[in-house]
Amino acid sequence: MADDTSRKRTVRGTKIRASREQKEGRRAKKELARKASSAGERNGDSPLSDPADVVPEPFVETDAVRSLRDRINGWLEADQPVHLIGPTGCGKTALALSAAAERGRPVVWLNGDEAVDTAALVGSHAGGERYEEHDRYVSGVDKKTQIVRERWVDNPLSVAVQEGATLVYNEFSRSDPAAHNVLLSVFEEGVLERPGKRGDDRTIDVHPEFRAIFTSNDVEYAGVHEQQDALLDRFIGVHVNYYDAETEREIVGAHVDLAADDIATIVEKTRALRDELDIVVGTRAAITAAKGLTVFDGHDETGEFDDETLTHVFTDVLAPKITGEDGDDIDGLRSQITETI
Ligand SMILES: Nc1ncnc2c1ncn2[C@@H]1O[C@H](COP(=O)(O)OP(=O)(O)OP(=O)(O)O)[C@@H](O)[C@H]1O
Repeated sequence: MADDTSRKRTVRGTKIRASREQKEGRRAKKELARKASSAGERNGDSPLSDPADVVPEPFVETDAVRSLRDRINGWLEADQPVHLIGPTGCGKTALALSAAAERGRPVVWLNGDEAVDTAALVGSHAGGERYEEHDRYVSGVDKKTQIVRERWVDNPLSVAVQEGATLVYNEFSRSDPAAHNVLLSVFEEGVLERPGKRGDDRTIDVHPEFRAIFTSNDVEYAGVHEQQDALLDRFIGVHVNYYDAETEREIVGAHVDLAADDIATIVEKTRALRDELDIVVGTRAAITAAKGLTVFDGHDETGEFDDETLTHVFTDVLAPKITGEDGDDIDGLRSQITETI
């Protein structure tokens, strides 16, 4: 038995080194996971991810996509927070994640909504840990001291500034502007205050590699909450719109398994509907319609999609955006789609 063990050790010498490296890798990953899980999770916010894990799948890179991403990464390199503003479903989130991954730093994801307050950004106390200390230095005397240690749980922003991560704050304009007061000193003075935290580390220095990308829907940006001017003043605003037709064809083609001609038709119809309808017709709508058309098929004798199937599919895809209680609005939508197609 003993011989076996020693022989194994000798033989596996180089492997042990390799496995040590692996262990270090695992330790680093564990540390990431520990930090991620110690940060309070809301709404599926994932506090710390490996940059390679956040690249959207599939992700198409055309000249248009690359040029926008280079612009974002250029501003991040110049140490400026970037705010991506654009219509629903144009590709802001995918672009922000791709830009964040490109930096090669850990990525912290945060979803904006009404429930986001200061604590959701910087952390809060999560109860206390109680334990007893026994002091037996004097013989025959057992002195018990009860100690209550407060447990502080960091949240996405405080994790990101400490780790030098790239914060991707999606739908930032949905959150209450008051929650964003803590961001001012982050960008202005390079410090994050954790209100509620006691002790010397209530204020933490922002890691020099910390960067932030915000996304907002252009309609909501104007309408939901007016974010404070002092903060917006420190952002770079990159207004994005729908991609060019070629890029949209590539994007749709990356998501569904359809012939190039079919994809070209779907993108052409999507773009026509975008121009004609009052509702937002994003790239996501084109992808969803294409997914439907792979199932419903509906090719006519010339091998093209027949107009009836296209109309049905686009009506179903766009119907959720119709809010009218009677059937008029949906009928109106259907007839507008029929005309356009
Ligand atoms: N470069 C790309 N490659 C592949 N797919 C993409 C690309 N850009 C966008 N998409 C796809 O297009 C759809 C819309 O993109 P995304 O969710 O990023 O838009 P958004 O502007 O953030 O939308 P919303 O305002 O609704 O959050 C998604 O299905 C996404 O996967």
